[in-house]
Amino acid sequence: MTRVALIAHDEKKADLIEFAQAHEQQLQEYDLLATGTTGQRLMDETDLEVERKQSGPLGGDLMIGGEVAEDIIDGIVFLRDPLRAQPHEPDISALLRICDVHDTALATNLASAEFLIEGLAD
Ligand SMILES: O=C(CO)COP(=O)(O)O
Repeated sequence: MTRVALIAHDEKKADLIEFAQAHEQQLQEYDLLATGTTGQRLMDETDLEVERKQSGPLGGDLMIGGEVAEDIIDGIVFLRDPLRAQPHEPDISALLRICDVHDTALATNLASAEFLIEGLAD
């Protein structure tokens, strides 16, 4: 089954929820996982079932990166906040890097997220 991770920093969570609502029918078909707070909000504000990892600052990005290293994730939408420094920046960099190592599809803004979701549907 297609496995997709959804992650957003606080300033971008509203955008991710809106994106998930707009594509809810498609996402319903996938095995979804998310960092802790993002996952909670997705479950509260959509009808999607989401496997929640730790919150990002507590290691959630690394947990998702671990699955990328196992090659069990098909795509990641990670809406980062480009205007604010994050305390767990090294973990974020590690996730981005491991996606490149494993050639895992990664969208870090809404425009590319639209392409990713379309690509997954093919
Ligand atoms: O910080 C995050 C990703 O780097 C997101 O974590 P939360 O979904 O727990 O807010």
